[in-house]
Amino acid sequence: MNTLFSLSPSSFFTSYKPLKPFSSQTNKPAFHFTKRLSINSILSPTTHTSSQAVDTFWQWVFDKGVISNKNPAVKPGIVPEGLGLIAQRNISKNEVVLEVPNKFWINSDTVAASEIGKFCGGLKPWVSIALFLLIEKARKDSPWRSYLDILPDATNSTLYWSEEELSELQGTQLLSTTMGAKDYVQSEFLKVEEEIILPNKNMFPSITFDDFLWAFGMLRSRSFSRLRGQNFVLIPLADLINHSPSITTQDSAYEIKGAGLFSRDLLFSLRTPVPVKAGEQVMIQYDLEKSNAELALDYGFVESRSNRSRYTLTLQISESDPFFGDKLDIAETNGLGETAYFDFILGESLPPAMLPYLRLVALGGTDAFLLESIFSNSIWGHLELPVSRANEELICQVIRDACRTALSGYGTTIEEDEKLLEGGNLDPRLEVAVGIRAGEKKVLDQIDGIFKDRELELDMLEYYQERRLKDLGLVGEQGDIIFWEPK
Ligand SMILES: C[S@@+](CC[C@H](N)C(=O)[O-])C[C@H]1O[C@@H](n2cnc3c(N)ncnc32)[C@H](O)[C@@H]1O
Repeated sequence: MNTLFSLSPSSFFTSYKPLKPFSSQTNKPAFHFTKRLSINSILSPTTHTSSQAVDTFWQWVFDKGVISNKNPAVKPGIVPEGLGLIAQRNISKNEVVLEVPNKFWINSDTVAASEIGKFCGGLKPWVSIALFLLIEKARKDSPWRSYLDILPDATNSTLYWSEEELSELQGTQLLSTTMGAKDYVQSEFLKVEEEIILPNKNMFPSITFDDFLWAFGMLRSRSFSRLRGQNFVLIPLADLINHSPSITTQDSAYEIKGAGLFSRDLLFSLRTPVPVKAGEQVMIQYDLEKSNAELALDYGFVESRSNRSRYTLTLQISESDPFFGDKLDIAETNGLGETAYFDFILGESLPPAMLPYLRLVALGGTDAFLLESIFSNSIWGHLELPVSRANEELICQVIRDACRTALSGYGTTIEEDEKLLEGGNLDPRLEVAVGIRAGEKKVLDQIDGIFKDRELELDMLEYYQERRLKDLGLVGEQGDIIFWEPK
């Protein structure tokens, strides 16, 4: 029966291929490129955090007119998060701290207007921007030089972790998601290499998978949540804004607006969501909706807030189920499918559609009459309540088994992780790994606890047949069944 259900990692990027288990991976891509030095290793001495590189960038911002304000509210500076934006005076809540016109944005239009534009027409926006970044990085005289020189060689995103660092994520969904993301980047790289880079060697420098992965990681960490997909854009200077976990306002700190009544230009406008004193860092909330796994993959940090800890349960109607077709129809009529993903959030109750879906998947034996067409309009309502003891017991057993199996895949216990976190002073990547694995295990424990409690209540629950008899007036006050003799 276990085959009806599966607990598996889900992908945050819907376009990823099915995720591969970590055991089949090595830290080297599964293909071999030449031994050419990567663009990063040739061109990026780690000067990006030197104050000299920051000064040069700031001078470029002024010389090019990236910001028009002669007394800007913020200035780039070196901070614990790498580079950041430092208030030059006291700034009040919701005050605009900088505005960047679209001629300084890097997006698909920038690529289209560049010398590689004619090769990049059909590419996904992020792929074309990644190529653009790498090409400009290879050009000594790039007009974007000052900006490219302040980009870090890596962040703490799990995309950049070594195999040893990744081993700290043993058993986690984040590990599978990270490997899935790398697979995805690898397949996009192989495609673009074959179709664009190699046939146009004179236009493109030698680009390795590591270069491409670097660019992907930069784009994910530096793009604003609402400006992804087709609108993918990098906004120099604004992309120096760091995230503060203590800012929890839902209001967006940025907007795109017209540059003026008679102008077709656009401005990216960034506000501070909280008052900031001169000399302090202006920060924003990147995205309240992201899980810790998403924060770790995109940016390389996690938060301690419990609702960032999530676990995704994947449930499936098995194709070998004798009632597969009927069950699939019912699932689809109710907005679900053959496979359904349910995100559990630490400290919160079960996702609403999960129990009906589980009961549907487990439906069989003497309960199968509910799948008959006569019930088609009311079946979901019936599934929202316990169907039968056997059905309810089965879903408890299967979920609890799945939780225990998942829990046994981690290399550490919650207590061991918490001790490490309490000890403090962890390497930032280890801190991410420990936070993620502790969070996932707590969610699994919570799910297991919910179904354990349910198991204890099985004899007290009211099931379909009982409800039906009650509806027909055939059950007395004390739950006794009323019989009567026809006169
Ligand atoms: C949009 S960039 C911000 C600029 C970046 N600090 C830099 O040096 O270029 C996002 C990256 O900044 C870092 N970052 C931002 N907020 C952070 C935080 N609260 N804790 C740790 N790192 C943070 C992470 O490396 C993240 O991937």
